[in-house]
Amino acid sequence: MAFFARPSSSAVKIVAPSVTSPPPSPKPTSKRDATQRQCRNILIYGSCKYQDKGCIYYHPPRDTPSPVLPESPVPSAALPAQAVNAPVFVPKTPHYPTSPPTPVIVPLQSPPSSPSPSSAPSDLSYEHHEPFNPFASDDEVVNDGSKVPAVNPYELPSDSMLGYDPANMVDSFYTPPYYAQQPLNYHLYTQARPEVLAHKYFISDSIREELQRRSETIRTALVPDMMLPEEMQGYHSLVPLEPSTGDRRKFGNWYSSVYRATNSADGLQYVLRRIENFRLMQQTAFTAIENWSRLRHPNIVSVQEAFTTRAFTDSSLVVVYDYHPNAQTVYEAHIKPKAPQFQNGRLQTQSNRIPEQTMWSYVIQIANAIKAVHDSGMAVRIIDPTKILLTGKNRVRIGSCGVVDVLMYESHADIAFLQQEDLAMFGKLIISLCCNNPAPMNNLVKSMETVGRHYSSDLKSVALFLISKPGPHKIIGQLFDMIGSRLLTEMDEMQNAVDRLEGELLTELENARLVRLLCKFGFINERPEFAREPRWSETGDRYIVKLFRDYVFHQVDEQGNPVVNLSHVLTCLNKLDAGTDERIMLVSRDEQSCLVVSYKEVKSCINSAFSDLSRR
Ligand SMILES: Nc1ncnc2c1ncn2[C@@H]1O[C@H](COP(=O)(O)OP(=O)(O)OP(=O)(O)O)[C@@H](O)[C@H]1O
Repeated sequence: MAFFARPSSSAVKIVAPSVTSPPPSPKPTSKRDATQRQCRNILIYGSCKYQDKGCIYYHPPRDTPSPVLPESPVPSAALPAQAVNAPVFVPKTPHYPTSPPTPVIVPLQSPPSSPSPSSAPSDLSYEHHEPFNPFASDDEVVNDGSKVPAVNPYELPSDSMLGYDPANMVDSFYTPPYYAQQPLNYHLYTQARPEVLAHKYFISDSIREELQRRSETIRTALVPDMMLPEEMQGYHSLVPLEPSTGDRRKFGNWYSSVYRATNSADGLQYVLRRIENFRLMQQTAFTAIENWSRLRHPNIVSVQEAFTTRAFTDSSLVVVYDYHPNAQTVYEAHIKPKAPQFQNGRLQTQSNRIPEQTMWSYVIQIANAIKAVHDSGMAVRIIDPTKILLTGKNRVRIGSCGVVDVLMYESHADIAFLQQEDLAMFGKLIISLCCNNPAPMNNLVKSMETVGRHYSSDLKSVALFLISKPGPHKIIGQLFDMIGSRLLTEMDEMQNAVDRLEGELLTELENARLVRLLCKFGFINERPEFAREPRWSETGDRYIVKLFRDYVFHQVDEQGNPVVNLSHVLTCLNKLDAGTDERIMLVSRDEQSCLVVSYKEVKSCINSAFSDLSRR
């Protein structure tokens, strides 16, 4: 007994009749069996020439519609090779008990020409077969006519419900109403798009390019002969992120360098900021790093850890941060003079002016970060254009946090004082960005004039507030009162950005699933080691898979030109993955035979062929 047998196939092989072919002589079979089965000619041609000449199969009366067929053949363990040559086509029990099954009609008198998406196969399958109904197709009608709910592919078995027992949750006096839940067939949501919109199946080129550039940066090769340590404290493959030649600015009293490195434990990339020739006097200086490593904020480059090392041959302090590939400092992006470019035939200097809306976005993001730091009882201590990173479009993050806390540990500065300094540094940063000038305080009057000329009075007021004298009411929270409704504009922008990204993500939603399916195809079709094993490639499951592959990918139009239609491919693959009951006609390459099979059957053929492969 095949307890776990798959339902038997309704695949019917239709072979072009030859003129000399003998009348269909049924295989010897018992009289009882033959009279119960409907004659295949009735199903295929609508009539049987031999009905009154001794054909032993059942022929329904001519003027009545095709009767409901007897039970399907005994289920077999998998759609077997014989199923392709099944003697009798028995359609599946209908899903709509009120309507009789529609026979498959294939006009073999004029054998189908090369299959094309718009010609015979698809037309037939759409016109003559039940349309797929996601709410009805998976229900099986049992003998007594009652419907058995279909198995929901998304339903978890009860033992995977993590201890949740719905029976115990229901009051014993209350019987909840029973609503038949129809499983949503998510696989079929993707609608075929017109060919001109085929590119909409994938994320937009600009985002793909941006992400690919980041991915490429992560994989950039190491620079040989840099005399960098091979490994330290679990980090290896160091790559400098800034040129080691030319002018070097000091970080306070120290020179610093920045490297990208890979962590051996998680394989991810991090940024190591090294402070050269630093001697740690007290281990407690690292307490601040611990506090910073607990702070996670979208506008702060996360601090991971810090250590001292002699791997660079000196005594260095290293603070480890999250790595944001292709990040730029706002100095590099907006203040550093850009090389002149040819415009309208003339060499012209490029304007670095930041649009007002972008300025507000920066102000809000940085203010937000500062507030998070101040609220957790710390101070940023370095807010400078060379330490604010631009990690995406208009996305800023304060970097290098925690370093000053370690370097200046001995000074024991008052935290309220440091927070006031943060606000002043923030004010200078805003003026600096508005004027594209790294040192705007050298001539404050002129700088404020420039700000007033190019930006709104609100922005100027914010900058003036921040650089004003410290006082008890000068706190970062007050800035948000001044910003007012611009916060809402920023919120709108952020939500729009999320919507845009979700939209982009949606275009790729089906792809991983379809790639898995295509991989199965690749594993099964044209295996060279089984090329001489006809049982593998030319019969049964594999043959159906092969014909289906031709149906999906190798169709030709009336002129015999290849049909390259992505929508057709994706629609077919989606239906295949969902295993719909919709039937299609597969035609052999020599056009001598064709098979009518449902996607459900093709799906089980693929699964069985694939599991056969994996078992070998
Ligand atoms: N967390 C990070 N992720 C990715 N890149 C970073 C990160 N931190 C710094 N960088 C990059 O490393 C480079 C050097 O950083 P650094 O802070 O030294 O800037 P800088 O402009 O060289 O400043 P300074 O002149 O003070 O050295 C910059 O191009 C910056 O974009």
